[in-house]
Amino acid sequence: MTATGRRGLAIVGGGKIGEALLSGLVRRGGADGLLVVERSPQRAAELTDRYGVPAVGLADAAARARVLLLAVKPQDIDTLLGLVAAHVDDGHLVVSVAAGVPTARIEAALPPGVPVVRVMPNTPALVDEGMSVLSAGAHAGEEHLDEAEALLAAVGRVRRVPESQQDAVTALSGSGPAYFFYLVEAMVDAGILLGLPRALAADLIVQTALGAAVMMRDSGEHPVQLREAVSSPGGTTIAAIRELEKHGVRAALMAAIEAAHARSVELGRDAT
Ligand SMILES: NC(=O)C1=CN([C@@H]2O[C@H](COP(=O)(O)OP(=O)(O)OC[C@H]3O[C@@H](n4cnc5c(N)ncnc54)[C@H](OP(=O)(O)O)[C@@H]3O)[C@@H](O)[C@H]2O)C=CC1
Ligand SMILES: O=C(O)[C@@H]1CCC=N1
Repeated sequence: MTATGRRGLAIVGGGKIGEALLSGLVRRGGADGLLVVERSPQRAAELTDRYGVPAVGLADAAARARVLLLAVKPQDIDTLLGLVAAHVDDGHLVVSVAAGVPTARIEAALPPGVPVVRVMPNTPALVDEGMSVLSAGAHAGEEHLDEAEALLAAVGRVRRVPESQQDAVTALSGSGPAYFFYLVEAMVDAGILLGLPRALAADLIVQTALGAAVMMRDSGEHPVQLREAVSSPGGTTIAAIRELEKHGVRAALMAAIEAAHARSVELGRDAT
């Protein structure tokens, strides 16, 4: 098929994030113009059954789709690029969500001039509350960023940053949902420790997390102001905050996010 005959998007790698993005795109516009490429036939069939999106081979996907969204693990990206290279040209747009992998590494593996956009999405895309952050490669212009942004806006908010900030973005919003899940898990355990039934503790904490998140997004107030409003003088909240400070939770979060950043940089270097 000629470049002008291509339309839509093929997601290459239908794992956790590939499915999150696929599900949002189908919710927004249906399955028309979408394709999926998965190396596991069983997983491919599962995605086709669930979303009505045809599973095809890589060559077929590149012939039919204008945008190829690569959603394989960073450890698999070089092998995949080796396969993709034979099928893409500068009429395609290649979007990569692989953590750490620089656009220069992708461009070097593809024919000259192929536009590449690097994106760091996150799994809340599954519920249309994703945060996706885009950076252009050397051959990608505003029109390519606009095209990638239009796709990702289907599943949440989108921001653009210089590529030099992508490893930090990965450590914050890419991995970020896991930190919140971990905190909720620990808080539910605390409810169990205090004798509450697990289901009740989970209900209380999940709704509290949601309410706190909406306040942070919509109130226009700084998290410190919001926390101060909960902390009554001589009360329960400040007793808890003192323990969090004593146990170094703030420093632990900083160290954790620094470790995620370091791992993103490391994944970007080569197949590690
Ligand atoms: N999970 C997340 O929250 C986020 C992930 N990312 C990035 O997204 C990428 C995917 O992560 P994630 O979804 O968690 O990983 P998964 O392992 O769940 O998904 C990757 C999928 O790609 C398949 N795959 C590997 N090679 C090929 C190939 N050559 N052709 C077709 N399919 C292939 C894998 O198959 P198999 O199972 O056989 O290996 C797997 O199903 C990573 O680069 C990650 O950094 C970015 C943001 C958030
Ligand atoms: O854990 C990971 O490596 C991927 C990238 C960001 C979220 N998940």
